[in-house]
Amino acid sequence: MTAIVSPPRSSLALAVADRGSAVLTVAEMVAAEQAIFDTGVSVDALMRRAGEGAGQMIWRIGGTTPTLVLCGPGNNGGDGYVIAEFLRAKGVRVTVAALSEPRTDAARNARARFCGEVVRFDEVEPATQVVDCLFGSGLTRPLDGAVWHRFAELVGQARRSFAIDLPSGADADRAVWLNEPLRFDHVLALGAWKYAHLLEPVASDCGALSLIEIGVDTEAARVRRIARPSIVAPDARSHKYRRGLVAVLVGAMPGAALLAAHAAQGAGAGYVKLIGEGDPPPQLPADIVWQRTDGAGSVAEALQDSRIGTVVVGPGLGRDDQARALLETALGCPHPLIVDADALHLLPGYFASLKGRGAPVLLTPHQGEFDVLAGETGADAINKVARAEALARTLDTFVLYKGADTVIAAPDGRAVIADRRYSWLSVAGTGDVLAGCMAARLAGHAQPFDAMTEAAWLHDRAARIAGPAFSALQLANALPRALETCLER
Ligand SMILES: NC(=O)C1=CN([C@@H]2O[C@H](COP(=O)(O)OP(=O)(O)OC[C@H]3O[C@@H](n4cnc5c(N)ncnc54)[C@H](OP(=O)(O)O)[C@@H]3O)[C@@H](O)[C@H]2O)[C@@H](O)CC1
Ligand SMILES: [K+]
Repeated sequence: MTAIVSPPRSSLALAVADRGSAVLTVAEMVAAEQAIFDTGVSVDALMRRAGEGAGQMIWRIGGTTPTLVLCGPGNNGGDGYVIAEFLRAKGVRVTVAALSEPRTDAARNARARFCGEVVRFDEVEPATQVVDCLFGSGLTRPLDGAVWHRFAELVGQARRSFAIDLPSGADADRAVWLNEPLRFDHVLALGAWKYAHLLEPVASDCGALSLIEIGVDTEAARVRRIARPSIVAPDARSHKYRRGLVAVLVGAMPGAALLAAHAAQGAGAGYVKLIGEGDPPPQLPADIVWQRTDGAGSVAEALQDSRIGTVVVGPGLGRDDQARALLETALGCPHPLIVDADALHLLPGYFASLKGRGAPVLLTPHQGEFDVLAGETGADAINKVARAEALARTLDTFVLYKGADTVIAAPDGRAVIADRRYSWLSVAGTGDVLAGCMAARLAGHAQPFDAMTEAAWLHDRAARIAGPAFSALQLANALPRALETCLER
C-alpha cells in the first residue's frame, strides 16, 4: 500500500481575511451592552450613541424628507426620541407617534430631550418617511392586532421606511415574524447583527441592511456574517500539486461530476481529475484528466494517491449499489472529502464511518438533504444556525446548509451566515459547481471552514457576474472573475 503523506499546500491560500461582522443573540447583545456599562458608560449615553448613529444614516439617505418616528415603550422607543431630536435639529419636519409613555429611565430622558411634536399612535396620519422604533430586541409576543394593522398601514403608505435595530414584529433570535410579514426599505442594526437580519424569512423583508457601530466588543463572537475572503495568488514556487489536486468520483450521471470538475478549475485547483469506470464520457474536455477504474478495489487504489488534496463524491452519483460502493470507498480514503447531492441521501447508512475518520468531511445539504441527515438532531434548535451547528457537532463534520440564507458550521462551534444569496442561483447544476469550487479551495489550503466560506462567497459572486439566467456551466466559467475580486493586492 502507498504511504500516505499530506499533499503539499498551495500558495493560492487564504490570506488574513476579514472575519466578518458578529451575529449575536439577544442575550449575547445584552451581555455585550452590559460590558460597555461596566466601563462607566451610562445607558443614556449608549442610547444617544445608537440614536445619533441611526439618525445620521437616516439624514444621509432621506435628507429633509418629512419624517414620522413611531416610538414604543422600551429602549427601542428611546432610540426613536434621540433620532427624532437629531433630525429635528437638522431642520427636518419630524413628528413622533408614541404607542405609550416611555417605561425605562433612558427612554423617559430621551423623550424629555425631544423638543418636537408628540402625538398619539392611534391618531397619527401617514407620512412620506417612517422610522419604526416601536420594538427592538425586547419584543416578547406578537403586536396587538389593531396596533399591528395601523403600523402596517403607516409603513406601507410611506415612500421610505426604516426599522431601527429590528423590524417590529420580528423575533430577533428565531428570525421569524410574530405577526404578518412587513417589508422595510432599510434596517439599521445597532451594535451587531441579530439572526433576524440574516436568516429567512425575516432577512428578505429587511431591505438594505446597515450596521451602526456603538462600541460593542464582538471579538469573541462565534457566529459571523460572511465577508469577502482574501486569497493569495500562486507564488514562484507554485506547481500543480501545491495549487491542489481535486479528484471527483463519477457515478451514474457524469455531467454533474464534469460540472464540479470545471468549477474546481475555475476556483483555482492546479489539477482536476475524474475517477470513473471504463471509458470517459464523450463530452470530456481535453483539460480534465480521466482516470479509468475497474471496480471498487481499483477506485480505492486510485484514491491512495498521496498528492490528492480533496475528493468529491455525490454529484451525479446515483443511489444504487454502485453509488453505495463508491461512497463507502470515498469514506475509507485518507483525504479530505466533500459529500454532496446523492451521496448525502446515502450517508445515514454510513454515519459510523464518519467517527474517527482522520481527514475532515464536508457536507453540503439543501433543505431536503438536511432533513434526511438530521432526523431529530437539533429538533429543539432555535434557528437555522443552531440546526446546522447541531448536525456538525453530532456527526463531527463541517456543514454547509444551503438556501437563500446559507449557513456554514464547524464542529468546534464556529458558524458563518451567507445571507441574501443571488436568487438566479436557483437553477440545476449550481450545487455541483459549489461542490467543485469548495474542493479547489480545500485542496489549496486544507482549511475546511475557510474553504466552505470562500466557496459560498465565490459562488454567489460568480452568479452576480454571470448576470440573470445563466447555466451551471456559465456559472463555473464566471468563477475566475469572482476569484479575481478576492485576490490580495
Ligand atoms: N440596552 C441598552 O442599553 C440599549 C438598547 N438599545 C435599544 O433598546 C432596544 C431594546 O430595548 P428594550 O429591552 O427596552 O426592548 P424594546 O424592544 O424597546 O421593548 C420592550 C418593551 O416593550 C414591551 N413589549 C414587548 N413586546 C410587546 C408587545 N408585543 N406589545 C406591547 N408591548 C410589548 C415590553 O414590556 P413587557 O410587557 O414585555 O414587560 C417592554 O416594555 C434595542 O433593540 C435597541 O433598539 C439601544 O438604545 C442601545 C442601548
Ligand atoms: K424597531
